[in-house]
Amino acid sequence: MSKFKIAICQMKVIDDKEKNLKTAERLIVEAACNGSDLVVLPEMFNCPYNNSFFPKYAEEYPGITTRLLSQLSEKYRIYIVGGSIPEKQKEKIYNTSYIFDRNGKLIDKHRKMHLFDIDVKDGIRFKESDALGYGNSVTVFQTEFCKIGVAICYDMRFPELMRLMALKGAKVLIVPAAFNMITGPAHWHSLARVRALDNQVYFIAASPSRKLDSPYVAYGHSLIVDPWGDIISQADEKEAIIYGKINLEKIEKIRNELPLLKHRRVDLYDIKETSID
Ligand SMILES: NC(=O)CC(=O)C(=O)O
Repeated sequence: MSKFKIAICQMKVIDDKEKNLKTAERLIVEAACNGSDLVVLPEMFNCPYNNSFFPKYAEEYPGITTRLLSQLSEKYRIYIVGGSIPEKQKEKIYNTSYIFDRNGKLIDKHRKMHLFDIDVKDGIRFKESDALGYGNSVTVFQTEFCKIGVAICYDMRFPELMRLMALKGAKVLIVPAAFNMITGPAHWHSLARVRALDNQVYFIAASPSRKLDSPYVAYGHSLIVDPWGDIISQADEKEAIIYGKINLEKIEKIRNELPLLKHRRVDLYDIKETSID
């Protein structure tokens, strides 16, 4: 099967886990009833995105959130990329995406590898590593359609990781994310488009909707970008579901016409060698 339908549920996230799960369920059911094969939720969809909330909302696997996602994927026969949630394992908390197949089986999980430790003068300061542990593995899994890669938010700023997923065979890169009102307008669209076109893949970027009274205000604007770099579907800042048709033949066509991945001079690049000092 070379075509399938992806939905992004750009949901509002509030300080109430039970209500967040109800919102996620309502949107997933709607997306499934509209013929989606794979449904994506945003980063930290069950918890406000702020260090102070992560310990209270964190769950061990399996927990109330992952059980719900598993049940919904089995009931509606859809894949679910479950955005991310704070995952508790022993004494540590991770920013983790759980991925379920059409039978409700957990087929993979991704722990955010690059933590959002930034300090933009007069803009935004965030230090995710004060609260969260680092993920250490690249996530690419097989579906009946193609291989799919998953990374989380700040991970998308690292072209090496995106390229690695493409080289492992991922034709679709899915990134649950929560850019903010400083970095969102500045970088969100450009990053999603360039990651799609330099790897010649579909790029799916899923944000929460904007909630102005949150401690961290998400930008919204969830996007589906095709392998030519064109935006084929986009939300504004409000709660919404957006849909996109994935056409794997389009990837083949573009890769044949413009063979970027074949033209790489890997004999000349050694990324580990490069120093930034
Ligand atoms: N929240 C993030 O992880 C990343 C982000 O907002 C950005 O890179 O900008």
